[in-house]
Amino acid sequence: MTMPVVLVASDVKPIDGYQWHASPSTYLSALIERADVMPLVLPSFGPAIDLDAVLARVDGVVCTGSRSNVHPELYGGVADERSEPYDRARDATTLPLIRRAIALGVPLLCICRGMQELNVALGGSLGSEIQDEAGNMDHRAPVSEDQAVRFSIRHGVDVAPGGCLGRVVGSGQILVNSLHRQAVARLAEGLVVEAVAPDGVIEAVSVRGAKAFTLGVQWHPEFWAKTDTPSGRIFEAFADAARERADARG
Ligand SMILES: N[C@@H](CCC(=O)NCCCC(=O)O)C(=O)O
Repeated sequence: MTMPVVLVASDVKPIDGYQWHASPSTYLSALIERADVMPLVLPSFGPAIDLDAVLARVDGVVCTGSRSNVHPELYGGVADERSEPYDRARDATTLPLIRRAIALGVPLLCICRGMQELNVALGGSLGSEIQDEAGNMDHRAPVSEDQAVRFSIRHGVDVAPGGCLGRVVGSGQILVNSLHRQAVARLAEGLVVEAVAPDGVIEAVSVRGAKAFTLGVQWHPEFWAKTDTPSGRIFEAFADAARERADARG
């Protein structure tokens, strides 16, 4: 059986005076080394991309995390410095990509910003600087130059029994890292809450009646995918769905 191929969303950012379409190596190595699938970074060219042509040739889609935020105009919000920085090229690519992948039954794993994109793509909204809201924990990354510290396990999440995530990692509590300032505000129609943090922040969602594995998580399973059991199982479940599609595509 050939190795399944999965699309990975890209950020557009200036490096060395050029605009790069790039994805962090942590997602790519988790896909190759833990999930045994081949990542293919999709440049964020928005409407120039023939989504059906691309999705017909791949076995899954991963929307990664990013320090940038979904532009508030896309969920009826108002752009201000609290929701910056933006990456409109990425928004213009991932939101239609997510909708089309769901429609076509392409396995979809959305991580952090990716989960926020999933919620916005289906009509939901986001809140910014959630740590400033009364009763909320601080979900931002610890300040450190050491990525292992920034991605360190920070809090528990309660996994809903019997749901998409519960079938993968088991119900009850799992421990996760946390590197976000935004979170789901209005949950999109058709999304199911799969896990919540102790302060009630939505930490994982799935799509009701999805044709294929479709999961959004607010934390970063890619960082510890090779050593943390729940993280690894999430990538395994996504890879199993991608392999099933690869077999069916022949
Ligand atoms: N920007 C959004 C999404 C958060 C996210 O994807 N974090 C990953 C970035 C990892 C890092 O900080 O290096 C938000 O802030 O909610």
